[in-house]
Amino acid sequence: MQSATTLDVLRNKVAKLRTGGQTIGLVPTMGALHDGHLTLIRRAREACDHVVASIFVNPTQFGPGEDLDAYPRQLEHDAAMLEGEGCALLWAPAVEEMYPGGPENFVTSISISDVSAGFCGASRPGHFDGVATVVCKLFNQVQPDMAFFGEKDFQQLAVIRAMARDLDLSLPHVRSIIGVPTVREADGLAMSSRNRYLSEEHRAAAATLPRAMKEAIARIEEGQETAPTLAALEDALLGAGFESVDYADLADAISLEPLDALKDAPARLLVAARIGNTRLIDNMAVG
Ligand SMILES: Nc1ncnc2c1ncn2[C@@H]1O[C@H](COP(=O)(O)OP(=O)(O)OP(=O)(O)O)[C@@H](O)[C@H]1O
Ligand SMILES: CC(C)(CO)[C@@H](O)C(=O)[O-]
Ligand code: BAL
Repeated sequence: MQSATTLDVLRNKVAKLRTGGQTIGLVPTMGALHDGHLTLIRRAREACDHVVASIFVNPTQFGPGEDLDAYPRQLEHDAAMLEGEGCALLWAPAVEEMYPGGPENFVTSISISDVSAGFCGASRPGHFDGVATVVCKLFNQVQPDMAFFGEKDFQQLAVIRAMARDLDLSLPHVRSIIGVPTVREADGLAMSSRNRYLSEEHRAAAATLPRAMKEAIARIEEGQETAPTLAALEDALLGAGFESVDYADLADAISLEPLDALKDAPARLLVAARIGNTRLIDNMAVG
């Protein structure tokens, strides 16, 4: 596997991979890789001639007091995992390469309304501006034919699709942004780099999240009222040792408009909740 830490080297290596019209799939990550990430790499390999993975812990998507400094960094280990999956090129810029002069002196930011307003956008103000801006930069830097994102970060996927559509980003078509279903641990917990923050006790309790979500979905699908069902879901999480629930809501799966009941369109249950110092998110299809 090749690697690049500067934009000049990246562009040069990407141009060589493209020789003869070969296609490139981009998998953006923040590293601390797990099987969820590797599933994105495998999916990209199936769809494209070459895979470029990025590892960049993007400071601008972390709010004050969030875990930017604590976020796990294990570049060598990650590189070996990517190589094992047949990734062609690792793009791992330093903060200074991505934001020359420092992120605080950066004057351009992409802000997406509506789809980024609720859920994680409400509990992490500014988060999706940081995500959209860095993903737009990654798209411009790599100019991939397709890009792969996990449904685990369902709102992020919707935000990136809206940005690519509205700004005519260089990807051939909005359908070039591929959402990959959430990869889960044996007990149902969605894989996440942040799961490693969990103590043994909190890790065991965390499995309540997907279990309680499935129970709530079954009730909503049976026709029980949404509001009390979601209130019971919150109670189940708090009873299992979660400290707080940022949101537990039903939404239209495309627009992410909140729903108070199931309609004909596809719907999604989205939850974010805190256990110990860790904020976990999950989402599942409803109906
Ligand atoms: N369990 C998973 N299944 C499928 N895709 C995933 C999973 N976890 C992460 N991804 C996807 O991998 C990409 C990179 O995510 P990231 O590096 O932030 O990992 P993460 O595990 O989501 O970390 P965090 O704990 O910060 O949320 C994103 O598109 C994300 O949606
Ligand atoms: C898409 C992303 C790599 C942008 O920093 C990040 O938000 C993530 O890892 O999901
Ligand atoms: N996986 C989403 C990136 C973040 O939480 O900052």
